[in-house]
Amino acid sequence: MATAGAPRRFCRCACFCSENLYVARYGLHLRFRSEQQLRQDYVPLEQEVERRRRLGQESAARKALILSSYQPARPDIYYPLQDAALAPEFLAAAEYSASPGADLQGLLQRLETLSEEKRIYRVPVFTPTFCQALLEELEHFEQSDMPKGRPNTMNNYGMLLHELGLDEPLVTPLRERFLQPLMALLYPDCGGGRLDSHRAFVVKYTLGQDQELGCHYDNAELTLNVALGKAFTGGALYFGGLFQAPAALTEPLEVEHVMGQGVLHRGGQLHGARPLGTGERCNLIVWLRASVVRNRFCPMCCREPDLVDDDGFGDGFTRDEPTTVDVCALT
Ligand SMILES: O=C(O)CCC(=O)C(=O)O
Ligand SMILES: [Fe+2]
Repeated sequence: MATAGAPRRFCRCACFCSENLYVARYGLHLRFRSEQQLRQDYVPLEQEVERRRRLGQESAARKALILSSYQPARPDIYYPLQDAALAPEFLAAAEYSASPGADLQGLLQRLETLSEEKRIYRVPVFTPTFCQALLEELEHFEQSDMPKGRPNTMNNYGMLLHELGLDEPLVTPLRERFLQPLMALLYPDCGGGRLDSHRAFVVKYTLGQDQELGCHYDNAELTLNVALGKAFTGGALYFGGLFQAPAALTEPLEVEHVMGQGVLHRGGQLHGARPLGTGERCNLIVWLRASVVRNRFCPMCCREPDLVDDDGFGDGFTRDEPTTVDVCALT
């Protein structure tokens, strides 16, 4: 039986007009209470923009200071990369990939396939001795009074290898001589055969510092993630779908770290790191870039890049320098 009472008036919450306002132009949900609040909320954003603008120059200044004043604990890490630092499986896979007639099937026999569908692979990269030496050097650097640039806003305790001067002896040869032939067979469609720059850094997780990493995609065509150590529990990597092609929600792929071993994946593969349980975890991350791919499509804004000159490898984009003509030679 219906009860007769005062008619009810249905309402909405006022937040409908002040919270979660979706601004399609920015792809963001914003809050709007007043113009003053909006300005206040945006101050940190302006500061972040300023910080990003200064990154390249500040990084170059740190690198110069480190080069002139830092005394390494392990100078051997700065010698040109020796095959002895590399795991035999990695050497074999790279040698096979560079040999005439090499094909994907042959290479896959030399790697561990973690997911065929996601095209995620694993292979031992460095010897345990090299991992230990690199960690010893990084620890020494961390304890020094040298200025330190951190990898990005998600990793506050890692280190940028180019600032230590490790690009030339270690990371560039690793990319050019070993990763390039492997990636050319594994990911020819992502610029694997046309890698021409990288951004290499070490991430560090421990209790009281960063302990996990949210789901993200990398500003890279391809990524190598090598577990350097130390002893820890938790901290597994997880992988979802490709960011450009969101798939139906499926169970993510969980990948445990194995010391010295590297995981290879596409930069656009959504991934993150589970919370650390105990101990300390350090991984070397190499974001591999192919300018032929990214010059057409910036993976961060998904548009043709609007190029701004930068220091070092910048973010891996290139612009054709106008060819200079030696006028004297013409006469
Ligand atoms: O924690 C890790 O090993 C992954 C780090 C990572 O994905 C990144 O820094 O881009
Ligand atoms: Fe990542």
